[in-house]
Amino acid sequence: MAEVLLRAHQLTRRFGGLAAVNGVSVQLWRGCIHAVIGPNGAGKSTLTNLLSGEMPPTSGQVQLGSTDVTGWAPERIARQGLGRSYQKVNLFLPFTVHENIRLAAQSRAAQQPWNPLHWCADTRRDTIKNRAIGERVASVMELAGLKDRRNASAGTLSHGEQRQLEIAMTLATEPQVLLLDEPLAGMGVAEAERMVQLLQDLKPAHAIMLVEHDMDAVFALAEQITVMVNGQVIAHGTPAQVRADAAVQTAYLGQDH
Ligand SMILES: Nc1ncnc2c1ncn2[C@@H]1O[C@H](COP(=O)(O)OP(=O)(O)OP(=O)(O)O)[C@@H](O)[C@H]1O
Repeated sequence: MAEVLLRAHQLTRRFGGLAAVNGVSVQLWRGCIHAVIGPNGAGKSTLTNLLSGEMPPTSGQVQLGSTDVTGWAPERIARQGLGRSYQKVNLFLPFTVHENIRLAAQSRAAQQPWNPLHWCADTRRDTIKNRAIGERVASVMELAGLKDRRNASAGTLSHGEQRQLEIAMTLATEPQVLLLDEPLAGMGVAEAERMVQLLQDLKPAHAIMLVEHDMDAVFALAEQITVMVNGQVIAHGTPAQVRADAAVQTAYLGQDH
């Protein structure tokens, strides 16, 4: 049986009288892409924010591995192994691909005061640390398909490459759980195909939650789909189960899927 890396139990988030997320439970498994779909305003981004700690829930729990991280700050949750990308591209545009990924990797290294390297002499520690960071940056750059763009500044990349870079920066922090908010948004066909392949490559080692409007990609990639409408889960299951669900047909997918 695959390993559950993240469990959210009965999460609710209210904004005044509006329950943007209302009693939502999800489980993310290693080796599994779990898509969360729903119309605009369904609560998908709010759910992502609750899982990553950007926003505390009004009620409910989030458990990462065996640790209850409910109410933790986002940096602390990130250190515990959760990485996320955002709907809007979030890069240091004048810096190169390599520099952007390296900064992300260094931020991770700086957050490990318990690392035994801290007990080494300064120069030796820096050499070992720099080598480890360099190796991590190289492997992430390769995995994200950006090796050939190493020295290009982020501002000169295509939109698709910028999204690949964002995911590479997230990977540089060595997450086990990835929350990806519309990674395919605004992409052309070739770029979308590259991103779909990247997500397939990342799947075996990670638990991935994918918030995405591109239904072809969702139904091709996801093992599990949760459908939200007005803050609530109206259906959950495999792509085939969700496609056949009458409530989903009425509320969201229409006749095409
Ligand atoms: N900070 C906030 N303050 C007040 N209301 C909010 C806040 N954030 C979200 N909402 C409301 O919560 C509801 C859910 O919004 P959310 O952005 O989570 O939906 P979504 O499914 O991600 O939509 P989209 O697909 O358009 O990104 C919406 O009605 C939105 O207006």
